[in-house]
Amino acid sequence: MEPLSKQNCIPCTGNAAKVTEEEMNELLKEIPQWQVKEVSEELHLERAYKFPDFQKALAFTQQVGESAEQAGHHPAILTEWGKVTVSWWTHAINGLHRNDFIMAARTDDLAAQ
Ligand SMILES: C[C@H](O)[C@H](O)[C@H]1CNC2=NC(N)=NC(=O)C2=N1
Repeated sequence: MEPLSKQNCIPCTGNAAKVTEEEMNELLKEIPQWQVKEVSEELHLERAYKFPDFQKALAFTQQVGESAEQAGHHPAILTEWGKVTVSWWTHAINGLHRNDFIMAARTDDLAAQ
């Protein structure tokens, strides 16, 4: 199987399947630094990245945004001095789809560049 970050996001409608708990635990092994959080009764994936200053945090934010636009799947991003918090979930299903794990893995790849 290809690494998660190289897999393709599929277009998601309201009928798409949420990941099962078993799938979620399997997928989380590839993105161990991400946390599953319950927000307004929805599950989200969240990770905070640290940077030495605001400029670097902003540049990373831009990269994540460009990657999201390419994939057609969009995160919530909070950009602060030295820190960027990224959250992924699928609005169409109010929860977590495989796409969210793919995008989380791509976000890790961008941070590692
Ligand atoms: C029409 C468009 O494809 C949809 O609204 C997309 C856009 N980006 C999205 N991003 C995320 N994270 N979840 C969605 O359900 C979603 N839907």
